[in-house]
Amino acid sequence: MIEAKNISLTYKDGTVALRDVNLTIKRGELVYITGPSGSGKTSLLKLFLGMEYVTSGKLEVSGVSMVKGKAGSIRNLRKTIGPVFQEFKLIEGRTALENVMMGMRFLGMSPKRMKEDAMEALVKVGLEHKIYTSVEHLSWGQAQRVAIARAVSRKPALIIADEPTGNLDRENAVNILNLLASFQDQNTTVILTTHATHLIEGNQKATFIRVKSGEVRVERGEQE
Ligand SMILES: Nc1ncnc2c1ncn2[C@@H]1O[C@H](COP(=O)(O)OP(=O)(O)OP(=O)(O)O)[C@@H](O)[C@H]1O
Repeated sequence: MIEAKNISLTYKDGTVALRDVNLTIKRGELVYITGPSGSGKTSLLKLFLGMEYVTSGKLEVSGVSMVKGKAGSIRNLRKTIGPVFQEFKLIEGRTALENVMMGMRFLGMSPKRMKEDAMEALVKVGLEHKIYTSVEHLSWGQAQRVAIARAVSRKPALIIADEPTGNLDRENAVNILNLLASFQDQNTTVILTTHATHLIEGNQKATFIRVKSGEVRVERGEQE
């Protein structure tokens, strides 16, 4: 699903965020990206999403070469990815349901089908009682769940979440991590960054990508 060969990313101001990274992520893997602040975790996710492009090396996501000239293919690829960003990007003044439905606007579905799928996703994340609540009235953890519902309602092949446990207490962080892991199956790959390493270490079913000063080490569990 993701294949990186000797990829590096240097930002315009000369900051080297990633250097000579090699990795392969298969369909259906659960991947935790860990590492100190500023080590390059978000930069790696941005490359996977086509929000930044490699300075050198080759990166393919679902068979699409992630280079600037492929804007059309990358736009189509993004329809198969469910992203969960740190700042949620929820629209205030709109309900949880409306926010989730907005994430499906470009998929060409009928409004009825969109509503059904959005409801189903909100139930899955445990927010059936907040479907018609405006998002600014939700707690941080609930807003995070809306963002996850928005990502999974599109039935993506790849879920990418950047620090989904940030600002959550231990109990909520565990719940969110379990929720995201529950979407992993043979057809859905789940990749997330987290500082909450104490909550995930030892998970034999997961793959760990350890990032340190832009360099990457991959550790695989028992699966194969
Ligand atoms: N747009 C940018 N322009 C220049 N430098 C950047 C840019 N975005 C990130 N960086 C730098 O690249 C390096 C890696 O940043 P990145 O956000 O990937 O780290 P991170 O591991 O996700 O950190 P955190 O855990 O704090 O979110 C850092 O030195 C950061 O300051």
